[in-house]
Amino acid sequence: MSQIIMLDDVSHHFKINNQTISLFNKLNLKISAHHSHAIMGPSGVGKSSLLLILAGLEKPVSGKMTFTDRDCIKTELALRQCSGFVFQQFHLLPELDALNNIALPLKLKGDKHAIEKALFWLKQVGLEYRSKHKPNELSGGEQQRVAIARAFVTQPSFVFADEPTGNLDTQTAKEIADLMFSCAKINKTGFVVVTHSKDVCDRADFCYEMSHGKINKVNVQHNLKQGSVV
Ligand SMILES: Nc1ncnc2c1ncn2[C@@H]1O[C@H](COP(=O)(O)OP(=O)(O)OP(=O)(O)O)[C@@H](O)[C@H]1O
Repeated sequence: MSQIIMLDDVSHHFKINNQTISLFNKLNLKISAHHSHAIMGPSGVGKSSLLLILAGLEKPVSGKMTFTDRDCIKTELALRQCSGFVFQQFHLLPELDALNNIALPLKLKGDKHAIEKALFWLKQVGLEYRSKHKPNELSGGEQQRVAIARAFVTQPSFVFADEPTGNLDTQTAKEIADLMFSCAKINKTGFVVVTHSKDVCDRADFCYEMSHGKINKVNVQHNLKQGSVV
């Protein structure tokens, strides 16, 4: 497999004043590009913190995260440069219209075809007729569509999503989940989603449940036969 994120004996906690908040202990996990992975678990168990570690945005207190590309170890920066992100609160720039929000990561990389590519992705998420609209002129579901287009426009190896359907009604959540999983599948993007939704979990190739500082693979009927927990 070409690109892999590995967690080896990763433990994490936060110290606030004199109190230690323990999240997980000696956790092992393998995330491969080209597959979708859902992480579930009760509130406060450390799902978002785990996502940040997997994405190379936060260092674990102990253990290690390794990103390899065709068996070569790469830096966390290299991982971040080939990753896209989707958040519960969308995090679009309010002063930019939909098209320019999508084009932004490409413009920051100096891509001369940023607008052209953003337009393609605006169409992919079904919003070509809203290109000039700013985030406050879009519904929550439409804003999330723009955020998904922004995450995929750079053709990333991985997209990390933190509760992407958490702020949406049931029908819109279903449509957004459909869109994310189909974008990931069509573009062969590794997709890692933290969710409270069983529906989202059921669509992933691999689903994991976090509890009491551990992570376990959940068997979902359609899931691939080989597990990723190592
Ligand atoms: N930067 C931080 N500093 C201190 N404590 C933190 C920090 N980030 C997270 N925590 C604490 O770690 C615990 C786990 O947080 P995290 O957001 O990872 O959980 P979660 O499982 O994603 O929760 P939820 O499902 O409610 O979003 C929480 O108690 C939180 O307050």
